[in-house]
Amino acid sequence: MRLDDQDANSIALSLAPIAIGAGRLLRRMECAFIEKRIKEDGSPTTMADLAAEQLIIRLLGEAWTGVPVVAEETASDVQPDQFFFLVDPLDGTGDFIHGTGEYSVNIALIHGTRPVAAVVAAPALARVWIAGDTALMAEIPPEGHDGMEWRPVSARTAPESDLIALVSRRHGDHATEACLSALSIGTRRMTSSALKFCLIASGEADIYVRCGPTMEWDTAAGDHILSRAGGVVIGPGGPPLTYGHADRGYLNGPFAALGDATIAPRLSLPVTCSPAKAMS
Ligand SMILES: Nc1ncnc2c1ncn2[C@@H]1O[C@H](COP(=O)(O)O)[C@@H](OP(=O)(O)O)[C@H]1O
Ligand SMILES: [Mg+2]
Repeated sequence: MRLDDQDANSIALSLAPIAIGAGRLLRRMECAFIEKRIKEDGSPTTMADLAAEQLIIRLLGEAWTGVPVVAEETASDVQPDQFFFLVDPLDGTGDFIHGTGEYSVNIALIHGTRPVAAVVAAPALARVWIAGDTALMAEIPPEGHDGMEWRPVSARTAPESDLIALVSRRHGDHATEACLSALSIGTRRMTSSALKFCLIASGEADIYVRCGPTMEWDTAAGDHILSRAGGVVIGPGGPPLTYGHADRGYLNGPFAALGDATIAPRLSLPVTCSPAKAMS
């Protein structure tokens, strides 16, 4: 398939079964004894991350031959091009290991420096979100059953007070806490992986601030889904995040994901990331 000739919604629909397939593989591996290895950035990786990544790279290669796939476990082997995929085969590896079910498979197609189509699948929660031009959500049917019912999702208007904030279960930092304390947060929910973007896209929460380090494959797909659902994902000073920065090892700066852009002026993000404080 040539990407230039395809519309974004049909690309997103084609990405969904790839992420769901990888998610089913992860579900099967949940019960297996999974040995973890700690990476240089302090986060864990497992055989499941590698198996899901290999499957996704193969399926993307079959569908879109020659389009580079920058994926978490093998990112240094590939250079981004005008079009490229950013893949996190298992976002929330800590949660996969601990069995909370809050992990996701993230795939984003980037054109230039911004995503144009994306999927986030949360296999253990049986939910999947996609976006081309429009953001949609469906329940993942049990294996062997057909029929996905895609429904449009949209972020909600922020309430005057009592915002619902999503915070990382495993990676906190003081700068994020300082940003949140300047807002009238009513509820804080610990949530792992790119699910945070998707829950805001579905109108189930209002804000996710992250001043500790993350990688482009953690955010690109969720960024696109939330942006197409009416929200915004902004860096310090308000510009959208950009992708494909191989020169900085695909590290993101601080960002805020908002269901309602009118919250943005009340936020003060630091210019650089603070060191992550691993919480478990
Ligand atoms: N020191 C660090 N540097 C870069 N990224 C980090 C990091 N610590 C955590 N992360 C990122 O934070 C992600 C988890 O975020 P959350 O806590 O919101 O679930 C991890 O995703 P993976 O689980 O895919 O490795 C990892 O990419
Ligand atoms: Mg990740």
